Amino acid sequence: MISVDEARSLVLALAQPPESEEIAVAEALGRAMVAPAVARLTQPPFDASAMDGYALRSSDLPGPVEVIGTAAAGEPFAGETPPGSAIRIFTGAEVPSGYDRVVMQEHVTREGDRITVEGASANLNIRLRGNDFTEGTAFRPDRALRASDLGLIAAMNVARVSVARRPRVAVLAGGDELVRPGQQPGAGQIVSSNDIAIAALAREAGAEPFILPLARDTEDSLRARFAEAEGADLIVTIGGASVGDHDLIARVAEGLGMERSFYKLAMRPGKPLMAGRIGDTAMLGLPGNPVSAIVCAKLFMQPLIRAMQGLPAGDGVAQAVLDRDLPPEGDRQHYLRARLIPGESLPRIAPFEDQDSARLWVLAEADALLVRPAHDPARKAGEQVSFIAL
Ligand SMILES: Nc1nc2c(c(=O)[nH]1)N[C@H]1C(S)=C(S)[C@@H](COP(=O)(O)OP(=O)(O)OC[C@H]3O[C@@H](n4cnc5c(N)ncnc54)[C@H](O)[C@@H]3O)O[C@H]1N2
Ligand code: MOO
Repeated sequence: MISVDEARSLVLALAQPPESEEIAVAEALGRAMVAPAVARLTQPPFDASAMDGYALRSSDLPGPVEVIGTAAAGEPFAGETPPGSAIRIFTGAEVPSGYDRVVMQEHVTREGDRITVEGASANLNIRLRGNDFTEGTAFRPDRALRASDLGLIAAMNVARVSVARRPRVAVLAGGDELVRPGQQPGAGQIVSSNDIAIAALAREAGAEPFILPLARDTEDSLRARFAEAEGADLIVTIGGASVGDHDLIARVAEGLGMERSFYKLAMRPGKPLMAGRIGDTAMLGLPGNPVSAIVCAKLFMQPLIRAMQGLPAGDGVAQAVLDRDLPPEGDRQHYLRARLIPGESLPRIAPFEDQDSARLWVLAEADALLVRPAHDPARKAGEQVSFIAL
C-alpha cells in the first residue's frame, strides 16, 4: 500500500490545466482567477478628505480663518485657496491644492464665516491620491475570490474577470441498500447520505457537482451510471471499493478503460480509495463508510478540485497540543475525529473515544482531524501534534 503523501501526488497529477471563462465581477465569489485584474484607474483618484470638517493650511492653525467655499464628494471646490482661508469639506471630497489638512468639525468653532480650531489631531485626515492602488496594478490572489476581493476588483473599474471554469463533478453512489432522503427504507435499507455530503464538499471547493441516480449492485447498472457522467471533469464514486462480492467499482471502471493511478493506501479511515483516469475524466473511488468517504474527499477530492482550477491544493495542516494520552498507531496514517479547545499559544485537541468510520454524528461534533503518521509511538497529553481543521 502506498502512503498518503504518495497518493496525494498521484491524485493531484490527475488535474489538467484549467479552462477559463469570463464572468461579471458580481458573479465571481469563490472562483479562481486565471488572469490578473489590472486597475483601470488610481484610487483614490485625488487627495480625498477622510472626515467631515474643514480643509485649511496647517500654518494657519488655530485660526481664525475665513470659510470661502464648500467641497463635497462628487462636487469639487474650483476656486483659489489663499492663506488664511478654509473650505467646508465632506468625507470623500477632493482636497483642493494649497490646503494640507482637514480638521474634523468636532474641533472647530464657527461664527458666521470664520472658524477657530481647538485640539486638532496630529492626523492630517487626507487620503493621498493612489494610497490604495494605482492604475495598471495587477491583482490575482492565489486562492478562491473572497467578497472583499470582488469589491477591490470593482473599485479597480474592472467589470469582468477571467476565472477557471468550475470543474463538473459527477457523484455516483451505489448499493442495493440505498434509498433517497425522504423515502421509506425497506428491510435492510438505509438512506444514501454520502452523495449529498460529497457533492457539498465538491461545491465547497469550487466545483459544479451533479448527483447521479443511485446505482444498483450490478455491473450493468454501474456502467449505465458511468455513461450518464459523460462530460464530467471528475467522476467520484462512493462505496463498492472494498473486497466484498458486491464491490464492483474497480471491475467496472477497468472495463471502461480506467488507467489506475493507485488502489488502496495506508490510511485510516479510507484504505480502499482508488484513483485514476477514464479517457479525459479523472476518477476517484471513495470508500462507502460515510466518515471514510468524507475524510477522503477532504484529503484528496477537494485538493484535486482546487488544482483543476489552478489553485494551490493546500494541505491545511496546523499544530495543537494533545489533550489526552494516545496508544501507538498501526501501519496506516490515522485521521482521528477530534474537538479543538482554545489554548494558550496553540489550541488543545481532544480526539473522540469512538473512531468508528460509520458514525456521522461524531463527525458533526468534530471540528478537526488529528493526523497521526503510521507507526506513531504512544503519545502523552501535552505533546504537540498535527491536525486539519474541518
Ligand atoms: N474483508 C474486508 N472487509 C472490509 C475491508 C477490508 O479490507 N477487508 N475494508 C473495510 C473498509 S476499511 C472500508 S472503508 C469499507 C469500504 O467498503 P466499500 O467502499 O466497498 O463500501 P460498501 O461496502 O459499499 O459500503 C460500506 C458501508 O457504507 C455504507 N454506504 C455505502 N454507500 C453509502 C451511501 N451513499 N450513503 C450512506 N452509506 C453508504 C454501506 O451501507 C456500508 O455500511 O469496507 C470495509 N470492509
Ligand atoms: O478505512 Mo475504512 O475507510 O476504515 O472505514
